[in-house]
Amino acid sequence: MVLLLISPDGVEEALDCAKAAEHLDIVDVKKPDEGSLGANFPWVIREIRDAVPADKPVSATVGDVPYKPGTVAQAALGAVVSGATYIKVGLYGCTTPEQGIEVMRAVVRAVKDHRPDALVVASGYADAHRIGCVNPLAVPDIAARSGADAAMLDTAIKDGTRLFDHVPPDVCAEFVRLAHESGRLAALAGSVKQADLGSLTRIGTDIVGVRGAVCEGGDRNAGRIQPHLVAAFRAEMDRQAQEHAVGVPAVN
Ligand SMILES: O=C[C@H](O)COP(=O)(O)O
Repeated sequence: MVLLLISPDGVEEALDCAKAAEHLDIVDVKKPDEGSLGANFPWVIREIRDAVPADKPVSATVGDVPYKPGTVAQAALGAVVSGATYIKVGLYGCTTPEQGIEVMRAVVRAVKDHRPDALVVASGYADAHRIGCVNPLAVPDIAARSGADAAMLDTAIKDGTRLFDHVPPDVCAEFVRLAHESGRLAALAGSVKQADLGSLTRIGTDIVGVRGAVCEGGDRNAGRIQPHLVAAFRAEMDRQAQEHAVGVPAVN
């Protein structure tokens, strides 16, 4: 089963997510105006943890981080202390796999010393070529060698371009294969739309992350998350999963 991660931008939107809680799996706290994986305040993570049903894990982004392992480790600890149990780190400032591994090792230690059952997610960017950070296909190995639990891709620049514009489905499939080969989860995001769900299901990703697709007007900035759009997105995920299970391609 593919897990659905939804990213509200604050407490109010998290409450809208809570209304659609039966349709989603993970509530992901971020601050979109601070970047693609912008970090929100500790008190916001805490309030959101209190607002969503206890059986729904809360994830928090630590930011589009620089190559500063100490700084990032301390921020990651802040996220887990505040109640998040998925800690997502965007390796924005890491230009080599070695830098990514160093940052993620520090994060894994900081997080797991405090809460061993928390999951650490190493996130790269599908449009890495636009920002000069580490290659998307290096991320599964960074996750494996640092002891992180999952490898993720998102887009850094939210200008309407999407995951598959930068990393086509066959390369995403290789990303997932590499993550699974080392026993990690794979998560994919980046202006994903319902029409992408067939490919994402076939690729075998474990987690799909969305914001724009479940916001009013498909607008991740001006629109707000709508519970009925979360429900519709989930229905399409389920439909694709069913079709995939019986081997009949769903008509998009
Ligand atoms: O982690 C998921 C992201 O928030 C994706 O946001 P987006 O669908 O608007 O690109």
